Order: sequence, then structure tokens, then C-alpha cells
Amino acid sequence: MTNDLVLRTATEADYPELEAHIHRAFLDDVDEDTADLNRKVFEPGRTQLMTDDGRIVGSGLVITRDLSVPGGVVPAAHVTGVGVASTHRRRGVLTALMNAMLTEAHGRGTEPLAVLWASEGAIYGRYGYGLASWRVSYEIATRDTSVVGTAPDGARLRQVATRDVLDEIVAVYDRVLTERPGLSTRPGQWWEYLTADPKGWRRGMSAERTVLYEDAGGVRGYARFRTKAGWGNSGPDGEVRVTELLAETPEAHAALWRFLTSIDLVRTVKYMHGPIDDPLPHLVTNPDALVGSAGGSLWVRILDVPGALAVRRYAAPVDVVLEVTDTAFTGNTGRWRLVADDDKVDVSRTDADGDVALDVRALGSLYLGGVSAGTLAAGGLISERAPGAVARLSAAFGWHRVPVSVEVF
Ligand SMILES: CC(=O)SCCNC(=O)CCNC(=O)[C@H](O)C(C)(C)COP(=O)(O)OP(=O)(O)OC[C@H]1O[C@@H](n2cnc3c(N)ncnc32)[C@H](O)[C@@H]1OP(=O)(O)O
Repeated sequence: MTNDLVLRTATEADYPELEAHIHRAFLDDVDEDTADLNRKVFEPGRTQLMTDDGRIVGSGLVITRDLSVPGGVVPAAHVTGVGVASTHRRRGVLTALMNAMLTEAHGRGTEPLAVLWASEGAIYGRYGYGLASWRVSYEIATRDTSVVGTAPDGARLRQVATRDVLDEIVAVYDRVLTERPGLSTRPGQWWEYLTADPKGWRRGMSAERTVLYEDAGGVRGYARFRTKAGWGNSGPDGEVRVTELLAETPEAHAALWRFLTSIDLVRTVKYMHGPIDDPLPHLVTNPDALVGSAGGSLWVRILDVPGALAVRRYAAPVDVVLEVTDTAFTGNTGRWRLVADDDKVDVSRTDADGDVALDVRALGSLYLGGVSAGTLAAGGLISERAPGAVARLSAAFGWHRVPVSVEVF
């Protein structure tokens, strides 16, 4: 092995080697069926590579998408495809790649945030990312519970091939996104990519199906899911795995879950992207049968503190001075006065004393409204300098819906 490490931006021609490298880093092989699929969403100009003697040994991809935040939708650098060859680990390759990705995104001046899903939660805090949203993974024993009630008159469910109803589900997704923080926009070929349904993505399950919920106003919700037949000593033991479920109305939400948990021959329904504030446990006959376990999902790295603070909305009027520390992007360091009331938000640098002091990582956790300032203060991650400031911050940064990221990108 040589030690001729070079950091560079990718080109289109790097794609085949890059794809093999990423699969290897994730302990997988390139599947003939899925080969080239990721090319649909590959942005070579935003992809950083580390090469050793010309061969790729490290990668980090940035994808240009927006993210819903409390009261808005903002450009956010979506970081993904981070992988370092096993032969080159723990020598600072990830650090070099991450610095290059964040510097490029910061330099654009248009993306106040970077976001990612972490393969392992221990990795990204050191780069200023804060864990900002959570998910509930359900494993529902359908024999032990059911969703109460019935759908209203005139409502109906329609089971279809996902690709045949793309326009309808895109419209639902885009409407839900304006109400719920943490969702990523799906520009360009994203929907085509996500619904391509190659065999390699099925992991022993069926092709993807979609069920739509419609009322007099049109489609109000959908669930994309796969099924698997199974037989045990006591009869059928089938499984449903939900890829994504989004609903605009309470009726759509209940009807979709009622459908999924009552399919004949199915004994288990799994879904890994439930929001923490999902009303489902309150709608079933026995919430214990949902077996939900919570885990982290989206990590947020604030790249531009005043820009990020100005672009979201606040749940309560607030006038507070945040004393922020950021060792990587030092322009963020300092005291920022945030004054917000309804739709008016003003952020300015100030010499006034800080009401609270926090690192940019804690600000990332706070940002989407899914982690309260009180929680962070209790952990020593926010220091209160003015009495009552943490309570005011908690009220202002909270949101009526918690963030959820429904897609591991
Ligand atoms: C957004 C995404 O794409 S998530 C996917 C991340 N990729 C994977 O999980 C694939 C398998 N793993 C890998 O490819 C590599 O091990 C990586 C990318 C996680 C780390 O790459 P490396 O080049 O070894 O990291 P690097 O040497 O730059 O380490 C930087 C720091 O992170 C720490 N670190 C790196 N990996 C881990 C880990 N898995 N768990 C805990 N700490 C870690 C290092 O100890 C080091 O700490 P220090 O700053 O205190 O010295």
C-alpha cells in the first residue's frame, strides 16, 4: 500500500468505482439489479473523494435538497455515502472528507444547514452535528390489537402499483411536508429513484404496493408497503413491511393503519419511521402490541447561525441573546440576538450579554423543534445565564408537530 492520499472532487467518470467502493464500505456488493440506480441522484460536483495512488479509498456525497423546518422549507446539504476503505480507517480520512463537504456547502452561502442519517451515532457530533429528530420502529402483532372505528361514508381505499399513482402520492407528500419538520424534498429524479423497486431492495419481500386513501376531496394519504408470506405450526405468519405512510387527515391516518393491520394471513406489521408524536398508540385496542422502540434519525449541522435562525418560525414570541460557539466555522461564534413574533423574525449580532450559551451542536439539536432547550440544559449542553431564559427558549423553539425524517438517504 502506498501513502499517496489525494482529496479531490469527483467527476461523472468516477461513478462505477465509487459505487463499488460505497457498497464495500457498507459490507455489501453491487447488485446487477441496482447498479447505476444511484447515478440518478449522484452529484459529482458535490462529491468528495480520497484516493490512494489513484484508487478511491474514501467518499462523501452531498445531495442538493431542501428540508422542512418549523414554519418553512430551507435548502439543506444532504450528506450521504460516507465510506472509508477498511484498509484506510482511523487515519483522518473521514475528517478530511467532512471538512471538504461542509466547507463547500458553507461556501455556497445558500444552505444554512447540513443534515445526515448516521450509520453509528458516535461519529458525527465531533463535526458539529446535533441529533435533532427521533423515530419509532413498530413491530405490530396484528392478532393482539386493531385500529378502532371505521372510515367515514364516501371514503375509500384503493390498492395500486406505486408507479401508477406517483402524481397523487407526490402531491400528498408535498402537502404534508409544509406541516411537518424533518422531511426532505424530492426534486428531479428522486421519486423515480425511490420508487424504482429493484429486486435488490426487496430483501425477500414482495414488490412494492401502494394503498391510497381517498375522500370527496381526493387522495388524502398513502402507504407504500411490501408483503411476505409465512407459515408456522399454528397457521399463517405473513408480514407487512411499510416503506412509508403519510396522511393529511386523521381519517386517512386511521384508515391506512386499519388496513395494514388487518390484511388476511398477516401476523406482523413493521414500520421504522413512525414519528414520536404518532397518534397510533391512542387509536388501537392494545398499544402494548405495537412494540415501538425509539431511535435517532436526523442529525443537523448549522452552517450559518443567523441564516438558520431567521429562516424558521417560532411557536412563542421570544427576545433572547444566544452565545454560540463554533470552532469550525468561526463566523458563527458570538452573541446573536433573536427577536421573533409571529411571522417576524430578526437576528442580529450583539454585544449584549448572552441569556444562554451553547455550542453549535446543541443548536442543531434544538433547531427542528424535536429536542427541548430544557432537555439540553438538563444535560449541561445549554448554560442558562439569565433566569428563565431556558424556559422561554423551550417554548419558542418547540413546535406543534415533532420532526420526522421518513427516508434514510
Ligand atoms: C452520512 C453517512 O453516510 S453515515 C455512513 C458512515 N459510513 C459507515 O458507517 C461505513 C463503515 N465505516 C466507515 O467507512 C468508516 O469507519 C467511517 C467513515 C465511519 C470513519 O472513517 P475514518 O476515516 O476511519 O474516520 P477518521 O479517521 O477521520 O475518524 C475521525 C474521528 O472519528 C472517530 N470515529 C470514526 N469512526 C467511528 C465510529 N464508527 N465510531 C466512533 N468513532 C468513530 C475516530 O476515532 C476519530 O476520532 P478523533 O477525532 O477523536 O480522533
